[in-house]
Amino acid sequence: MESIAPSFVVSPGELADCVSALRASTPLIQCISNSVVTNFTANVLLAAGASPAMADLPGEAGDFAAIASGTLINLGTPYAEQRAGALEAVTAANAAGTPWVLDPVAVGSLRVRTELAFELRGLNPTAIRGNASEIMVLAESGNGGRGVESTDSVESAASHARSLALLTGAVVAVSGPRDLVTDGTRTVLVHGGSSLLTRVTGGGCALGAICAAFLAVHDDPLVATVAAHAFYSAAAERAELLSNGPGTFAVNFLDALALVGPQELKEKAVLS
Ligand SMILES: Nc1ncnc2c1ncn2[C@@H]1O[C@H](COP(=O)(O)OP(=O)(O)O)[C@@H](O)[C@H]1O
Ligand SMILES: Cc1ncsc1CCOP(=O)(O)O
Ligand SMILES: [Mg+2]
Repeated sequence: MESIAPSFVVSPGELADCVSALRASTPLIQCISNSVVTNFTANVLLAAGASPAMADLPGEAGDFAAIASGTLINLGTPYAEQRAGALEAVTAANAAGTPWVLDPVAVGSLRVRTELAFELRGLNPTAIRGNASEIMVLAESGNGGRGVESTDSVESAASHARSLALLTGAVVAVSGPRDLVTDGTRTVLVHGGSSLLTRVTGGGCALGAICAAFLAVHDDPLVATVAAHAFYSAAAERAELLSNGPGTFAVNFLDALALVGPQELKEKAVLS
């Protein structure tokens, strides 16, 4: 197992500024996401202070990407119409300068999404977010996880995440017990969070939407993506303290996303 060498620190003030900017501007976030997690994802964005819209139909997905503050492309259940909508949205997002996030859910042995994920990899995503197994597949260094779950560690994905970032120009984020965020040159680790996020479906998918929301309010995609992870992690910690299990955690997590403010992020986020 490789040890991760963080090479950059985002200042607590920058993290706090990202949260303030999010709350001040209520970014409009287009989600082209899977049928399992759309409702949870919309609730997570609303609780955090963003405005979600699940606009994935060809014929309108591109128009929406042009006016959105940020777009999420999540490949969890990529039926044919949604695949066309995703490509339309990405083309329009790139033309309009809308930041977009690729979450290549369960990429690897599932052929349809894997082919699409590699096509999207080459279309200038602003950020790529996934678990370690997903990131390793996109970096052409792994066979994939077990369904939507990772079978690889964040540590083993670290060097591949940096290579993927350099190859694509995207910020690459790997989630797990600690999260790694890299642009290929600067690498940041975000500690904390809650393992209960893995016991509620959409814990990773909604994080992709939060990344899109933070990318909409900060010019440096690395700082924005780190802020998204630190914010999400702080909310998860707050929620875990109040919860008896996955059910109460899901409810408490929404409350916590609304309650975590700039000052809390400054004090609680542990980065190295
Ligand atoms: N053992 C853990 N302890 C704390 N947080 C965790 C743990 N495992 C995952 N997380 C958090 O859960 C969220 C989803 O991560 P993950 O389960 O890796 O994504 P995915 O659902 O895409 O596989 C992230 O915010 C991550 O930091
Ligand atoms: C269970 C499932 N099946 C297809 S997409 C999906 C949701 C995956 O959510 P997450 O990646 O956030 O765990
Ligand atoms: Mg996932």
